[in-house]
Amino acid sequence: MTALEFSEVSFRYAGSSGPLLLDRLSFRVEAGEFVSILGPSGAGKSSLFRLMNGLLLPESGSILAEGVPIAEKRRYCGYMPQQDLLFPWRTVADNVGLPLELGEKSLDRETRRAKAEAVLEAVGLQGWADKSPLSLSGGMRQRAAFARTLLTGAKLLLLDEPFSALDYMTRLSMREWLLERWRQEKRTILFVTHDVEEAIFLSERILVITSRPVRSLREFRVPLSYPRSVESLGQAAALDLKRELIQLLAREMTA
Ligand SMILES: Nc1ncnc2c1ncn2[C@@H]1O[C@H](COP(=O)(O)OP(=O)(O)OP(=O)(O)O)[C@@H](O)[C@H]1O
Repeated sequence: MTALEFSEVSFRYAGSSGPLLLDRLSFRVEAGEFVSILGPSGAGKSSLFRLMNGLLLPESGSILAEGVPIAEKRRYCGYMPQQDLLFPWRTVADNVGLPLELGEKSLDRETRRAKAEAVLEAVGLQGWADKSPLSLSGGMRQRAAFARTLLTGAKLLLLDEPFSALDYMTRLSMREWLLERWRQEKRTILFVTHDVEEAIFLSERILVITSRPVRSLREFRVPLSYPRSVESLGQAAALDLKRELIQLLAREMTA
């Protein structure tokens, strides 16, 4: 099944007078896929996410989720930003359970608590439910933020550079952790990153924004099987892809 389909989508900021950012852009993502979006700064990655979660509307064209206009699919996308946005005055469990409080049918406190504890255990944060987010390390905070995104119930997870603020070693372990969660959750993941190696490590497919306005996305299949480890990145096919992607992005930056 196709999870997400952009068909001939055009979009511009600043009403009808600004330049087009997207010009009849079409692409699709299949259910359960892990796809990364790469592109230079300002290419339009975050704007694509804002169109998917309804914060922006296309000028023309359609965005479908499972064949239905995405605007009619409530809570289809779960967005996880770069900053974890955990509230320091709430416990970890109350942060994670927030989507259940804000959801259509607000659940009672005990049910919310039970669901928050279950998801915290799933992300390896059992025992941290009653702590303040301030007592968590950077990687643990991102795991809590991911747990909160899971509790939105969204089938399509939009992860916007979720590891970019973490130190290198934590980033490496979070990548493996995310792949394991993806394997278990079987949800579709769209992952925005500036980091070519991160995109190769995580994804089945990489979509690169190369033109302005964006008319198409260059597609690359990652020639690595799962499970992946740091050693996977040393394989010749991965190194070739890395070189090709870096050359492509470097050309874009100087274009
Ligand atoms: N609210 C806005 N009003 C007008 N222009 C905007 C607005 N938000 C973004 N833009 C412009 O749209 C273009 C794409 O921005 P976007 O944030 O989607 O890029 P990005 O690829 O996510 O960048 P980065 O990697 O730096 O986060 C940029 O030229 C940006 O200046």
